[in-house]
Amino acid sequence: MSPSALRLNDAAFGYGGRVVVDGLTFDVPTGQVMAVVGPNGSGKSTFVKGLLGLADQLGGDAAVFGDPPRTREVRRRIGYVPQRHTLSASVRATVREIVETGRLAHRPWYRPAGADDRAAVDAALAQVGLGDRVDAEVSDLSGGQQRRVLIARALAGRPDLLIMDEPTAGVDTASQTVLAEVLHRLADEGTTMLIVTHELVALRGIVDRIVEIAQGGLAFDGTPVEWAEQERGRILATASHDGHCGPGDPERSTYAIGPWDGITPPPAVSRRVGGRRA
Ligand SMILES: Nc1ncnc2c1ncn2[C@@H]1O[C@H](COP(=O)(O)OP(=O)(O)OP(=O)(O)O)[C@@H](O)[C@H]1O
Repeated sequence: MSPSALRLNDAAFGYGGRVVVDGLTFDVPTGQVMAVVGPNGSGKSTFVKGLLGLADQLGGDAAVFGDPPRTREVRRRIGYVPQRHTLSASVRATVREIVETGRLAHRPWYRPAGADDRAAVDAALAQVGLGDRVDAEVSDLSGGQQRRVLIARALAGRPDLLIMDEPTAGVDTASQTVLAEVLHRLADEGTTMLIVTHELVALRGIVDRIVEIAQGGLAFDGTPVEWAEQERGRILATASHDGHCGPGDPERSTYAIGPWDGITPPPAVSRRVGGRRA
């Protein structure tokens, strides 16, 4: 069995002593791709920021590769692509200069970038399909390309765990497709990923597992097939209430994973954790 990249036991995270999300208990094995979904403001970003030491751990246990968050070792092993982040038009920097900042945690501040740093940057840019834009000004790139630059910056640190907060949000459909291809490739290469998203459709075939955070707690933990089955149940419940929706109408799904065709639900109904529902 693969060792755990992430192990949480009744973990709580928040800010300034105020708990935003709690009761998080699950393991993420290395190589797994996990999507974190949930309504706006439910605490998804707070959870991932807690793993990075950017939000406070306010209870329970959390370990990233066996170490508590906030340690230098953990920061070195995680690559992070923050939410709604593109690069300002006023930033005068090349793609290489931005991606190279992903190497800063890997050498003393006084040492200039060396051959290993340059090789890591080149490899990261190749991974996101921007190998031919190394010397471009980032301000000349599209929003989707800038997002790929930020993923490359995270990859340049050769992370053992890649955390992305809504990587496909706010970019055009063509860029979403390219981003999905990039994430597909990373998944095929065995990269452990934790992806906060509202757009499961864009990640279809990439994620192995879906965790839902709602009302500040864990509401669902299961496979995409189990998720689809749960969504089918939600749709049917809605349909019987308002009478406007045909059974199985994916448009009524809060976080549609796509049309149900091709998804065979398992015999067992989906798991619900802790009895919480959005
Ligand atoms: N730096 C902060 N300091 C204090 N409270 C914060 C901070 N960041 C977020 N919050 C609060 O934590 C709660 C959860 O926010 P969070 O960003 O984790 O939700 P989310 O599920 O990621 O939402 P969205 O889907 O809109 O990104 C909100 O009430 C928010 O106001």
